[in-house]
Amino acid sequence: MVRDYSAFLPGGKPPRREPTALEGLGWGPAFASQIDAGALTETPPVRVVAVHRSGLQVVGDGIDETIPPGPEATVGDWLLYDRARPRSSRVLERKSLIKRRAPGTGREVQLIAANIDTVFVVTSCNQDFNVARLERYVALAFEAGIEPVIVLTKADLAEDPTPYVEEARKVSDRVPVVALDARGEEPTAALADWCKPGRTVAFLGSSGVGKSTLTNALLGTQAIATQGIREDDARGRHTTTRRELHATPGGCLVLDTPGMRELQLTDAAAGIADVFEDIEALAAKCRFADCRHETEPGCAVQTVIENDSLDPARLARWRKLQAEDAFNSSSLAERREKDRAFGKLVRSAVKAKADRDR
Ligand SMILES: Nc1nc2c(ncn2[C@@H]2O[C@H](COP(=O)(O)OP(=O)(O)OP(=O)(O)O)[C@@H](O)[C@H]2O)c(=O)[nH]1
Ligand SMILES: [Zn+2]
Repeated sequence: MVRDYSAFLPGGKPPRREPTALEGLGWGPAFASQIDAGALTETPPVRVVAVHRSGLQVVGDGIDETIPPGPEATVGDWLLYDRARPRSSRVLERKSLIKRRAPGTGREVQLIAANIDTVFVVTSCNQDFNVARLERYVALAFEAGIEPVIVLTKADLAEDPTPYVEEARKVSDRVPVVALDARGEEPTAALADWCKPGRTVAFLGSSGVGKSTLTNALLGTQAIATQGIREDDARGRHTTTRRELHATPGGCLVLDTPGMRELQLTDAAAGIADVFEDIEALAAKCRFADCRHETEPGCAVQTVIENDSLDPARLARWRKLQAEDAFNSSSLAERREKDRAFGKLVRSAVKAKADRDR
């Protein structure tokens, strides 16, 4: 018998073994390094696979239970499960986290999903396509510490998807772009690079772009209800309300998120800087450190716009996202202060005008 020693040779294949139950759920060194062997048996690791009103559904090696709400955890989180006091289960440090300010004016932060490896930013090759929205979602992914991939659905309905792909490529050099038909077999092959065993992926995008269709395609089922065929309507109706993890036949975990149409950017300055690193690099070369890239002499950004190598619309979108982020990141008190300062400004302008008119 000829033995295969290749695994022991430099560059040889590592010995293959079946993933453990925990690895199948996405467990890996990033989490294992946070605990010692004693804790591992006393408080076994479990992953939050769904968030319900009644509590968190957690799954581990031989564990599948719902624990009452309590731990500051969200779907995708890893907990060290304390059977005696489930509410005290420790949340392990996350690889990535998507969060947002709770709707309203407070500073309260809502956790959306944790430990996602890849976010598929989804839009379709039709009226839904919007570069500003892609930039916003990509910034959000970068900020959360997640690798984004842009997925353009409904390529089958477009006469030629190429212009959409080219527009999407301009969002960032660091973000791959895939155009496909979300129905049927195509997504499993087209997204295979990111949907590996033990990896966790999620879809972000407006209602009706095909997130549920993509999820079903990866799962090989029709488990997720999709909207009826409404090709003439790019808006679509909101159909997804769950937030849970599903396993694909290939062992990848897919998070099904509610349509996040109103997703605002908060505390995402670094993510925005990552998306617009071309403009940020130029801005660093402006003569004045506080250059607003308008009419200042020695403005590197305006020079490039004049050479036609930067789209002024992209500069405008960068400004808009920065302003949105700054506003959303300020506290309620700061916002009141801004409003007050603005009110004062208006009042003094009105008074000055009245004085002049007198
Ligand atoms: N022809 C074609 N139809 C698609 C494609 N992707 C999605 N659709 C259709 O578009 C409609 C909306 O798709 P969904 O998967 O429900 O969209 P969604 O993003 O999950 O929508 P919400 O749940 O509201 O967030 C469905 O009728 C799908 O069959 C595609 O690539 N090609
Ligand atoms: Zn400038």
